[in-house]
Amino acid sequence: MTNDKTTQKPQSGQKPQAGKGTSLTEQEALDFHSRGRPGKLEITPTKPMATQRDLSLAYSPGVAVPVKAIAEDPAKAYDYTSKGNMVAVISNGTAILGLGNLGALASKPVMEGKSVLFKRFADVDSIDLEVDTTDVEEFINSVRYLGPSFGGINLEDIKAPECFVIESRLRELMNIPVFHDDQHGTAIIAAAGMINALHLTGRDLKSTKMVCNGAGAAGIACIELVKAMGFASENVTLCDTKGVVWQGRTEGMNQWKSAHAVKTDKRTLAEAMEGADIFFGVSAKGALTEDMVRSMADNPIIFAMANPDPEITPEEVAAIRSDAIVATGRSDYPNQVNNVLGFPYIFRGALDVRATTINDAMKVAAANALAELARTDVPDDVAAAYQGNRPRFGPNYIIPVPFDPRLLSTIPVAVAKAAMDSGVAGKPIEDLDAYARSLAARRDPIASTMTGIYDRIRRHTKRVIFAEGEEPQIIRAAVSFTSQGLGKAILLGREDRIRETAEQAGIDLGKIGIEITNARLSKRTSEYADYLYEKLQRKGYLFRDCQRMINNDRNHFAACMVAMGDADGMVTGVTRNYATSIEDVRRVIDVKPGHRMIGVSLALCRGRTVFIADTAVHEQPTAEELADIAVEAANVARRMGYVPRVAMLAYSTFGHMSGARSEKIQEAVRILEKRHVDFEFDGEMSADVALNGKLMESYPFTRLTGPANVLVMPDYHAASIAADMLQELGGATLIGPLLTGLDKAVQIVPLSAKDSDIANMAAFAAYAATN
Ligand SMILES: NC(=O)C1=CN([C@@H]2O[C@H](COP(=O)(O)OP(=O)(O)OC[C@H]3O[C@@H](n4cnc5c(N)ncnc54)[C@H](OP(=O)(O)O)[C@@H]3O)[C@@H](O)[C@H]2O)C=CC1
Ligand SMILES: CC(=O)C(=O)O
Ligand SMILES: [Mg+2]
Repeated sequence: MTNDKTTQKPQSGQKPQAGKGTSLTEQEALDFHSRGRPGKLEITPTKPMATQRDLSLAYSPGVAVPVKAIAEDPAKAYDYTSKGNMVAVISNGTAILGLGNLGALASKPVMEGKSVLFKRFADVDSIDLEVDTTDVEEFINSVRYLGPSFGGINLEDIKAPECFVIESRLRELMNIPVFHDDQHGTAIIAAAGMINALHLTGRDLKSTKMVCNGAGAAGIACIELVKAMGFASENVTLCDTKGVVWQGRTEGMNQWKSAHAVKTDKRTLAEAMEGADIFFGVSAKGALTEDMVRSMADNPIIFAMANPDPEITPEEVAAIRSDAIVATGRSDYPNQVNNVLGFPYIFRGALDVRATTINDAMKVAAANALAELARTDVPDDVAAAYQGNRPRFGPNYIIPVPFDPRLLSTIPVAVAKAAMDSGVAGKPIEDLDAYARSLAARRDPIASTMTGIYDRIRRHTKRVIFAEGEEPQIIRAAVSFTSQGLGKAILLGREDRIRETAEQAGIDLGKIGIEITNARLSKRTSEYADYLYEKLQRKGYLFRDCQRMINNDRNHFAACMVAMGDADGMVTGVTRNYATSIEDVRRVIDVKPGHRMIGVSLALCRGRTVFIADTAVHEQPTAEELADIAVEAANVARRMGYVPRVAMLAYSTFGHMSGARSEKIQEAVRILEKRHVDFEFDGEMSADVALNGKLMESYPFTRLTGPANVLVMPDYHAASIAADMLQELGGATLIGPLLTGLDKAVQIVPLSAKDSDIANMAAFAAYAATN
């Protein structure tokens, strides 16, 4: 295979990951959806509903006032209701992913998922509506009157050719954006990837030959867009289940396919693929064969976008030729062409300028902005979210990844600008730079941070010992850890007990490849005893005591494995209280020189993440210890991609209402000043001032440049109470406490930890071991 035309080609050794990232069982997928409140969505009020007065304002009589205002001026609906930030995701389930027509009800998990992605990625509120009809007129009539409720309509998974009629009629009938995402979203993202792939392979789009397999919603929209971008019609061959869409064909045709029929003798996909430069697959699993890939031109561009399984996998392509640029719709391979890169941000921009439609100019602007983003150097703060693995423009990175936080501050701006320039913006934005900044402020890096952590430990496999291997939740966690590809799990315990428990839970440990160890099986027991004796002989322990600890105690054994390099990390905690587990571990593992061991909890609440310290170790820290805690917690925040802003919390603020306990916090602040630490900190201050930028304005002298994201609590009580209350009352997701400052990677879970919490903590242990 020659590479003459290649300006860059995939490096050997950069083979695509074998879809390890999201290997999950069907049961896991079902459990995920049924856990807690069934489904993925709930609705929460944005105003207090606590008092009679609240009710009077929210409902009758107060509500009559905005009613009259909107009746007089419809634009006021954007000021007084949720309309302006609300998108409906609407389907009849006739083309669910690549699964086909499984009906409106069965499409609900996808539509709920899409609503959640709107919220997660672009803070767009969204609700799914499944319309139970395959009749085009009935469908149109069900949707056309819903305009007042929404700022936009995302049509989804409606099969072709009905989707074309439905979308164009609804666009005429409604004065808000109506956007069939499988058509235009897919086309925009694929076009963005294609722009960059053409660039990398040095091709001119006017002479490039493309085959698009799939002549449905996505296929037709893709080729319309590439032709609009300059592809010659005769160079684009469309195929469907009947083969090539050729001029004169009658079987399985419709007017949308006819518009793209080509004059050719070729009849099959295999014939069309000979010498093709680009393959776009929006058809079904396995539709592209190895022979077809073999017959393509040098440096072929293969976008196998069928979901959930692509037309051909990147491994299959890599086995045949090394000069291909490959993209799929899946998140577990490089180059994910998935419309999640588009729809949240396209609607964000459209909603923010109150666009009446999403027109071609806005689509092209989105495609160009996406392509440009992938070519733009990843800045430091974004690289931090990838744990230092800075993606670089090239064959394995032609399109931004969905967790790139810059998407939110760039794509909506391009879309909003295009809407304004093309005259469809109901409320133009005067200062687009300020708009970009306000979008950036909406993003929280936690998801990209977690993705980065998972990516890193998948690439650098670490061995984690699960010290309490006989417990069912631990076995499930170890299985989940392994099957997610997060590392190698070792279960510590009696082999027969572990196997019995696993069998009862229906888990085949052999198949998953989990190692079992214990003092009887291990050949290293006496070395562990020697090691422990060396550490404890001057602390009142006899050699016998150390032997007994190694033979009988799982925490000591596991910690020795980590200390002596037989495991990289350890997780424990479900059978012993936190303090006891820490004592066990500390007998074996020291604190890292120059550090202090503390616990940091992450609270994820309403799109914000705060780090709370110390939630595990120091009951009544001194001022000096509080300063150390601030340093350790700031380090944790920084390692996770945040720029730390540390608030030293108290009940008082900058001496107001101060007492003896606040003075200790003031002293801690002075100690930090003397140490010239390299992060923002201030205090003492109350939690509301620390977290609320408006309240902080009353203290213009503060060194914090924005609301704090690291909260150093005055003591363990306060830290633990605050974290628990955030979880129970504030609906926060709590992660941790993460133990930090130890010389080896150990995590201790609470007694009540569930399998998923334990697997996450094992991932943090593995991650610490990679640093
Ligand atoms: N990665 C992404 O972001 C996206 C991916 N997709 C994927 O694209 C695919 C199509 O979706 P959509 O356009 O909405 O569905 P439609 O039902 O509208 O269209 C499907 C098209 O694929 C054709 N087709 C199906 N199986 C084959 C096959 N084995 N060989 C050739 N052609 C085939 C059909 O042919 P015929 O006309 O003869 O029936 C039809 O033209 C799905 O797998 C979907 O998951 C869609 C949107 C986004
Ligand atoms: C991603 C998507 O919308 C689809 O596969 O249908
Ligand atoms: Mg879809």
